[in-house]
Amino acid sequence: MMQNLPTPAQPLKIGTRGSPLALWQAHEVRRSLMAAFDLPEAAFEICVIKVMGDQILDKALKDIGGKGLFTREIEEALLDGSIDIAVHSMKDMPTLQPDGLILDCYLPREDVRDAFVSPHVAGLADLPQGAVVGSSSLRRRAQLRLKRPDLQLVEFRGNVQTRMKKLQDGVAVATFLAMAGLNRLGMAHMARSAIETDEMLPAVAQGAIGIERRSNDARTASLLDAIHDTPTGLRLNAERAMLARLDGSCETPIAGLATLDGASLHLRGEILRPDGSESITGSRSGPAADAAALGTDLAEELLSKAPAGFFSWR
Ligand SMILES: NCc1[nH]cc(CCC(=O)O)c1CC(=O)O
Repeated sequence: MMQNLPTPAQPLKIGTRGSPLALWQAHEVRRSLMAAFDLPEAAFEICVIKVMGDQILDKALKDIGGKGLFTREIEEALLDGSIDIAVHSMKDMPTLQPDGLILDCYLPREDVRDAFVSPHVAGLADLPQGAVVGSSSLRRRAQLRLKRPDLQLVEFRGNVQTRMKKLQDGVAVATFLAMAGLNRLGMAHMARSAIETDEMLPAVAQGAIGIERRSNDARTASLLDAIHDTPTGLRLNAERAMLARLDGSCETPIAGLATLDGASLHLRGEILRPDGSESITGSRSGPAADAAALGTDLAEELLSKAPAGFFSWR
């Protein structure tokens, strides 16, 4: 059936960032393709690509600005043919891809929840009054300010090890990470607790791995077809349609999560003022086949409820 499967002599080139999580995800894509087509490891080559966002660690991402800080170099490599596919954390991906590229293949989604990470405190509800917590995520910062205006927030970036060291050094008593990343890296024990999604609605597409390819590469499209997870695709269609209509990105205080119950989809959305003074929420349920329309429709409702000036980013 499949023509031209990759071979050790002509491997499929998998592009990725070099962070431990990105590398794990690229290897997971390779494992999935090996299993789907009974191919040897050598039929794939993992190509690590340096991106701007990984070189700047001393600034909050929102202050560096600019779209595609973590993707530009990788998408250029796809377009110039030096790699065949690119593996991404969907949470970090803009809703639109450059001309010539398609991003519509997803592996089965991991735990979507945020993790509460702290050496001494058991969970969000146990944080003492005025506690210092670290996060550089606009969404998490706004959600925390809304829920717990007494907390002091400090910027916190870097990999899991860097963050744990900061906690040990007392820079903050707790921080927040996606459960998905911790689970994938075998570091679930770092999470003191998982925060339920009705306590803290996760980022759009949190926990999902996506695979990007050239639009004119039919061979790669049929390879990826074999590992695509349809339920994850439907959920992301709803969440990302909402994000697109809100003009959002991973740098905006927006949360969204779709769940599936058979053929019906339930989508929750939240937009926040960055200072946490206000949050607007809404939800939609309907046929999973209408996922994108449900997302756009929910975004319209959130926009119509937002007073002028709510969207500092629009
Ligand atoms: N923005 C960074 C980022 N992108 C994806 C993940 C975790 C894995 C995932 O959500 O798939 C993380 C780190 C974090 O929020 O803990």
